[in-house]
Amino acid sequence: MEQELLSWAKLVLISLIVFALAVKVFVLLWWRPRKIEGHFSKQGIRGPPYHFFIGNVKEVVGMMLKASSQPMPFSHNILPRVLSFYHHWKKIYGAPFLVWFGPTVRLAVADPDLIREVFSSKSELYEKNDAHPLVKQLEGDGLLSLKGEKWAHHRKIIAPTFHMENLKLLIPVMGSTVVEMVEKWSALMSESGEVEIEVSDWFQTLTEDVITRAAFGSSYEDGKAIFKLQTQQMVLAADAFQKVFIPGYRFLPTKRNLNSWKFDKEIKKSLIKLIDKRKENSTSTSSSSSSSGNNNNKMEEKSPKDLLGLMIQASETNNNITVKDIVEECKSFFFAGKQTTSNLLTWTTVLLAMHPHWQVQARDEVLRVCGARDIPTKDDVVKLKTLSMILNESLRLYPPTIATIRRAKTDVELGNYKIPRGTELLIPILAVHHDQATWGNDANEFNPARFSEGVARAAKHPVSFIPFGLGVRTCIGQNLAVLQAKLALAIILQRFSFRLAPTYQHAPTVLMLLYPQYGAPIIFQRSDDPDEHYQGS
Ligand code: HEM
Repeated sequence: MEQELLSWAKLVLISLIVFALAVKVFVLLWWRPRKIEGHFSKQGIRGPPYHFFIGNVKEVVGMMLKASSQPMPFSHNILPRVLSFYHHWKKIYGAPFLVWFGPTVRLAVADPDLIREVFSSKSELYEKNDAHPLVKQLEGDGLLSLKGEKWAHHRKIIAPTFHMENLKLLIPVMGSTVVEMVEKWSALMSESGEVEIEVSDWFQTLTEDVITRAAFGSSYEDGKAIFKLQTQQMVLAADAFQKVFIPGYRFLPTKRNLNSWKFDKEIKKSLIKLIDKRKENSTSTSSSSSSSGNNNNKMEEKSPKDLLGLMIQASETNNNITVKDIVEECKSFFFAGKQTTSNLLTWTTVLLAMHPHWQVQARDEVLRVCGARDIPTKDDVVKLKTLSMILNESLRLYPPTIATIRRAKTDVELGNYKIPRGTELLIPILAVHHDQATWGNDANEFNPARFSEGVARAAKHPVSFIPFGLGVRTCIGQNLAVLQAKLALAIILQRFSFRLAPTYQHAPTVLMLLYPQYGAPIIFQRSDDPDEHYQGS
């Protein structure tokens, strides 16, 4: 009898648990979304209807796949292809509108006044959303994703790496790396002085090199080995990202996970070794500099501050900085800086190949300011105004980061709208950059001249141009990215004229970043060296 009662009690308990779970699922996946839809609808905000569990994911994926199924004409009106769901639903529901990523609601906001509130004037009410666990594995637990005090602390430590005065010290070595690259292109040229180059691959190698120098400075070679391990680990995570996502899968001892853990261990081991070596060097340099006077101090002043050095220095006075923090910041750096900058270089090269008139203007300026072969100096770089305008126009039409997300930390008022806590705000940078209301009727045309009076005057609203984000969490690496892009393009323009290869297909697509779906084959033709002519005559 007692046994029977116990079984009954167990059954009742299990039924209660199942019932409670079912209620929770019902509330989370059905009742709450309906309530949120009602809340926004009363304020005139609508969107595609929520579907149980998956929200609008199926429609979003369907639209994106259809849009990217074939290349587009050579036009810069890329919003319908790249952010097809945004383009489609904005036409139907107006702005802002709601879209459901599973049971998570996102409000798509492209109004510059509202964007300013989210990023600047009321930024304390919003936070970064948590990335998908696999994306997090890729981007690391560094500046990109940290929040609160830890983020502020790390940002303060790392910021000096990106001060312009510090970055300028990198110019000679960055320049030589670009020269090495273009010399390899020259070696590949046919007798007629032409070569077809798939630029996106080459630009990735180039930016990787520069990021390695910014991150590891004098420990460049060791740093390269660490980034190589991180790249291998990223390939595993990216591979998992393309498969169906199973929650908790990353904790299982699968072949992929075992390999990833092995890389993790190796990265940590190499970094610890590197940190020890750095500490040893810095003690021996400081003792030798005190015995040999000012000369060494001067040399020390000249070597740029790097991520590793700054993090080690901070860890010596602050126990909160651990080896793991340094590992994660390296990952974040690598992830955030490599492909973004190489994409900027790729799109700008494609744009200059499409618009030879601007290519000629940019080259004339480079030759006037820097001469035909010299690596541009830090003073030259500032004078390359046309190139700056071209880079801005490229970042406007083809921003490598096409969108970003924030989450309301509490119930907030955004403009006149009441936004419940937890709502995610989707800021479609690409749409903001192509909006005719602020950029005028030629918003989809390549016209660098619109930036001739500076960024603030290029559009009707100053918050219409946000390729690097805005406010406290603005891109920390933007100076490095722009400097590197200017330097690389100047050196390329000095040596070559270029055009699209006949095989080029215009197909901007997004996979985390904006990239050319079928690559970017460009034909480079050697320019005559005016100095050589001069010397020969
Ligand atoms: C053309 C090149 C680049 C573009 C378009 C770009 C774009 C962006 C954007 C839009 C954000 C803000 C994201 C948000 O608010 O949610 C951001 C943040 C960030 N970027 Fe960049 N980025 C570029 C290059 C770089 C480079 C070269 C580095 C480092 C080496 C870098 C490191 C970072 C980091 C660490 C953050 C997070 C900052 C924080 O939250 O404090 N980026 N980037």
